[in-house]
Amino acid sequence: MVASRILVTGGAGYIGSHTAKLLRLEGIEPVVYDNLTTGNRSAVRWGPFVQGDILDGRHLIEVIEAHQPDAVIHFAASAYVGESVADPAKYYNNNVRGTLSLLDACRQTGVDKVIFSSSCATYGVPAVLPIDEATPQAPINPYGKTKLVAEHMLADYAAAFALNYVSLRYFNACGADPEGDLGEWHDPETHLIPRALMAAAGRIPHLEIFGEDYDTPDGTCVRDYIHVADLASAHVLAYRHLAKGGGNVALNLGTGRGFSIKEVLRTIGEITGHDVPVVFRRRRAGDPPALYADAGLACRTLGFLPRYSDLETIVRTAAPFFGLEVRS
Ligand SMILES: O=c1ccn([C@@H]2O[C@H](COP(=O)(O)OP(=O)(O)O[C@H]3OC[C@@H](O)[C@H](O)[C@H]3O)[C@@H](O)[C@H]2O)c(=O)[nH]1
Repeated sequence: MVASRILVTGGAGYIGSHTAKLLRLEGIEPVVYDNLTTGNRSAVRWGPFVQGDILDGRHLIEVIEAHQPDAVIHFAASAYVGESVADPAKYYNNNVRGTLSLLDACRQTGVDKVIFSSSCATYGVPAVLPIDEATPQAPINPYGKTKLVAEHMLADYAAAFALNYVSLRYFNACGADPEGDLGEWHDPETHLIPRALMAAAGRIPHLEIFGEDYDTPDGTCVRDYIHVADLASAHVLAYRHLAKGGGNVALNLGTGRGFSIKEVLRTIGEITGHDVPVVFRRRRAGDPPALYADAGLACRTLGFLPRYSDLETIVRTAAPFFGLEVRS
């Protein structure tokens, strides 16, 4: 008997599937709703699966009425920055129209708690570091803009209707399930750590490093890497916050520490025993030099403290999915 049930849109994806696993461990049934365009059916193992699109409002309402979830965790989205520049319509459609369709389905069925996957991409290139939640949100690409519009929609729906929400602004999600049940897979894979591990494993000839001339300590970009298992636990905490009547809030999910690309590659070398072959390329369009969070508000509001987000644990958990052994 499960205490409660949550609809998890995008629950067949990378962060969604890790969260679904943790929900089940916490006694909450995850009902995964995913159209499988980027999600993976084999990652849905901790509760019922319904194949569907968030743009299909009628289907969403049927699924909510059938399963009676207490809340929705909304991961389903398109999430490639570069693609969003080339094909903005896809991003406004899936991320803005899709979220609107979901919020209307919640409103019509009386689901009054929503936890939303937002992004540090909503901040653009911040004037000041670390980034706290009061930092102006000025996204520089359509992906970040669509996430920001969705945050505004949530706030406006919460003001007008009986709806409560937590928006979670992820920094750089990475790592894999510490028990080895789930890994990181994207097709195409564009993210730094998986591509570096692919290069270390010989699956691609080398990692391209986009820019060595940034105004950072070693010239490469600095990011705040947050383990997917920590992100999963923040979603459970956000649900508990709403379930006990906590207020509407947007929270950064990061560690508060930034690491350069070269620091990440050094850790991969140390943990796997394989150097990452690299070639240096020009800067990638739209990459801010450094992004890292002030993570204090999530700690104070939810009691969120990352447990797995040191670089060594990130690499230890991620490497086996690329066929790499890790040193003990
Ligand atoms: O092959 C690669 C990939 C990435 N990188 C660099 O590594 C850093 C991290 O890049 P990633 O692509 O992993 O992640 P980003 O920092 O671009 O995150 C962004 O994309 C994914 C979204 O979900 C995030 O919200 C957004 O901030 C960047 O400086 C990037 O230029 C490389 O040098 N080579």
